[in-house]
This record gives sequence, C-alpha cells and structure tokens, in this order.
Amino acid sequence: MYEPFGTRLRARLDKYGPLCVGIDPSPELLEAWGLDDSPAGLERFCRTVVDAVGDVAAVVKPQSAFFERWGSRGIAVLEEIIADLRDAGTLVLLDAKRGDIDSTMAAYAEAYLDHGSPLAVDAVTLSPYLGFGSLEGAITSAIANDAGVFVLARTSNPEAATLQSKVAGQIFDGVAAANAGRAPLGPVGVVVGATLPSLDHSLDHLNGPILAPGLGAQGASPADLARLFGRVRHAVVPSVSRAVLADPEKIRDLTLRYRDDCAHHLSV
Ligand SMILES: O=c1ccn([C@@H]2O[C@H](COP(=O)(O)O)[C@@H](O)[C@H]2O)c(=O)[nH]1
Repeated sequence: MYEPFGTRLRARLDKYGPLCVGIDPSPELLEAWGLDDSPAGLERFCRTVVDAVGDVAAVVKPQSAFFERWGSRGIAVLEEIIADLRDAGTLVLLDAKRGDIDSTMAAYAEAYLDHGSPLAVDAVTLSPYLGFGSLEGAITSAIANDAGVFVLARTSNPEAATLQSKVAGQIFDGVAAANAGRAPLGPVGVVVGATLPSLDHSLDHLNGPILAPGLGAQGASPADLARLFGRVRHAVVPSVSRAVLADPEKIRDLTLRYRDDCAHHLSV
C-alpha cells in the first residue's frame, strides 16, 4: 500500500530537511494565542500549525496528552488533525508513549498503526518499561502497515538519567535487532534527548531513526545535535514544539530557521 516507513522518512528528511515540529496545544499556549481553553480553541490552534508547517516539516508530532485532556471531543479533534496532516503530505508521529502487556499492546497497535483506524498515523512513540519484548507485537504491526515506532531510550528530561542509563543498552540492542537488514532506515526508532550531556552507548548499530526532542524550551540547540550524534547524525530527527509555537504569526519562519540550523549542524 505504502512504501516502508524508513523509506518514506528518509525521503522526507532528504527533501525537507531534518525537523519534526510538535503540536503541543497546552493551556498556556492557547492562552498566549488568545484562544479559549476548549475543543474549539484546540482545533483552531492545530489547524494554524498544520497550515504553517504541513508543507515544510518532514514530520509533525501531535502530543496526544493535550487532546486526551478533552476526552472524546479532544480525540475527535486529533482525528481531524491527523487527516489534515496526511492531506498536507507530512509524516505524522503521534507522541502517545504507550507500553503495556502484549494483549493490550495489540489494541494500541490496532488504534494507532492499523490503516483502518481513525487514529492511524505513520508512527507512534512507545515506552519499553514492560520489557522490550512486550513491544514485539506492535513492531510486527508497524511493519505490516508500513508504519514505524519510536521507543523511549534516553529521554530529554533530567529525571530520567538514573533509571534509563541502566537499561538503555538493552533497548538499543533490541532496536538494532528489529532493524537488522532493513535499508535505508529500519521501522524502529529510538527517542534520545538532544539535551543529554553525552551519550553513554554507541548508536552505530541502530540502523533506525533517532527522534531527538529537547530543542529550544528544554535548552538544547541545533549545535548539540552534531556533538551528541556524531557518526549517526544522518538518522537524527530533531524535534521542537514550544520554541516555534509561541506566536502563531512566527511558526513558519521559526520552523524554517530551526530546520535550516539543524540541517547545517547535522551536515558538518
Ligand atoms: O524524551 C522526550 C520525549 C518526548 N518529549 C515530548 O516532546 C515535546 C517537547 O516539547 P518542547 O516544547 O519542544 O519542549 C513534548 O510533547 C514532550 O512530551 C520530550 O520532550 N522528551
């Protein structure tokens, strides 16, 4: 039906440059934009972001939490925004950080990865803290649907380091095994914060995309990407939300600036 996710992602990154723009319609941003904190405000916010970046960002990442807080009305907006993003041609990565036992993971996979679902996206973030093996069914489903998954490995928040540094090696090894033999990028990515002071594992064998959140509001800069990711910089998908979303009039310009800065630092 589609080409494999890794092929589609590679093509988007090569054509549009390395950037994922987050859609994070928080109460604070809705207020800053003069919008009601309501499903109607949420929809207005999201449509403005889609119009501003849908044709210039390789990937767009709606944050599920900001839709879930409105219950079924928020999920209805999310469904519409996913459809609008798909019409705009960008890849849609839903940041839902799901992780559970195998039978429950099968339901999450059906919700986010099955072509017939109203919430189907190109890729979804997953949490491996029930064991990397618990994600096997979702990875199989992603491959069957030409979709992708991004597994939390070393997240951008400072509280994560103590826990995740103990288990990240297992996650990177699991991802590398799932991606073995696939080109140009496997369907299983990892999440590694651009905010990290350094990497304590090699990512050379990963063969999959690296989502790197933390630019802007969390303190990381495009220059940090080259420092952190070295030999695997070609696979990095930097992600930014608040730093481009503060003013609806400036979203597109700021997105283009981040995109070009990231491309510059990831190419040197
Ligand atoms: O390690 C992670 C994983 C996910 N996120 C999510 O990305 C955005 C970041 O927003 P900014 O405004 O660019 O800080 C947000 O949706 C997080 O839930 C992350 O920050 N770190």
